[in-house]
Amino acid sequence: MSLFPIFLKLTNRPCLVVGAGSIAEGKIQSLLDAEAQITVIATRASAKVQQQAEAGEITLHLREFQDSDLDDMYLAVAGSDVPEVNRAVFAGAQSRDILVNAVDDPPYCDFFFPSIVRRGDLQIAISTAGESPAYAMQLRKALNEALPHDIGPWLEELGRLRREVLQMEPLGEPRKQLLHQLAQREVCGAEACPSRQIAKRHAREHYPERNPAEVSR
Ligand SMILES: C[C@@]1(CC(=O)O)C2=NC(=C\c3[nH]c(c(CCC(=O)O)c3CC(=O)O)Cc3[nH]c(c(CC(=O)O)c3CCC(=O)O)/C=C3\N/C(=C\2)[C@@H](CCC(=O)O)[C@]3(C)CC(=O)O)/[C@H]1CCC(=O)O
Ligand SMILES: NC(=O)c1ccc[n+]([C@@H]2O[C@H](COP(=O)([O-])OP(=O)(O)OC[C@H]3O[C@@H](n4cnc5c(N)ncnc54)[C@H](O)[C@@H]3O)[C@@H](O)[C@H]2O)c1
Repeated sequence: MSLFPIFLKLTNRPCLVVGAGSIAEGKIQSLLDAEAQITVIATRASAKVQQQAEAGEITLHLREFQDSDLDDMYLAVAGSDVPEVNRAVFAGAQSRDILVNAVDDPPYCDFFFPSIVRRGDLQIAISTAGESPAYAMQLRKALNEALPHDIGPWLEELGRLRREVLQMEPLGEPRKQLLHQLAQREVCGAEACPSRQIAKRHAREHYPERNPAEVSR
């Protein structure tokens, strides 16, 4: 199977989850992490999902799924324990061109949930195209062990410095080389940060007309 890997923006997008048991819980949490606007339809809900509803993080309707629940949705997850219900969600989503995942039911999925290693804005998503979810999970654990835990804040600082470089230098080979150099270094928020000083010196040397010494001193 040849899957297309993308990182989707879901902020404020209406997403439907059918089911509110232990399996749906994980999908709801992934969608919450992506700041989606989530509606959950379930005949009964776990304590965690009820708490999320009470906290206003999601909208919960305690009733059976009906086809019109899919109206105006962007993405749907069928996570009930009744295959017929999950397949009705799939059929309704297909007829509206809504992306749908029926949990653990590959023929009824437009997309699969990957295993995720996360450090702030860094995300590594692992898929085996359904060949072995167990292997995806083991690889996730191994990568999680191997990656330093403080990459998130470092990446945030690196992103800030990169945006400064983009202001100081136009697109081109020198800028690309500099950004590769900076991506291998410590970065901090201070003006005196050695990486920031390297970036400023580089900009003055390569683009003096854009970065006169007195401006960047
Ligand atoms: C990655 C992860 C994400 C998540 O679920 O969020 C995920 N499954 C995880 C774990 C896991 N799932 C299963 C086991 C038991 C061991 C085993 O079967 O291998 C374990 C391991 C465990 O639990 O220990 C059982 C299982 N899973 C599927 C089937 C149906 C089938 O194969 O036909 C069956 C048999 C059900 C049955 O027998 O009844 C199908 C799918 N599972 C997927 C995702 C999609 C493909 C992902 C990929 O591209 O590889 C896909 C196709 C559809 C989907 O659900 O999106 C998550 C790990 C999260 C983490 O890292 O912690
Ligand atoms: N729990 C596991 O470890 C596990 C592992 C692999 C696969 N699964 C599969 O995942 C599915 C969900 O598992 P679970 O443990 O979350 O089940 P669960 O029993 O905890 O939850 C099922 C949810 O589906 C809802 N539901 C049932 N009929 C509905 C309807 N008509 N409309 C709306 N909601 C409805 C229930 O209200 C409940 O919230 C099952 O098919 C199960 O076989 C579960």
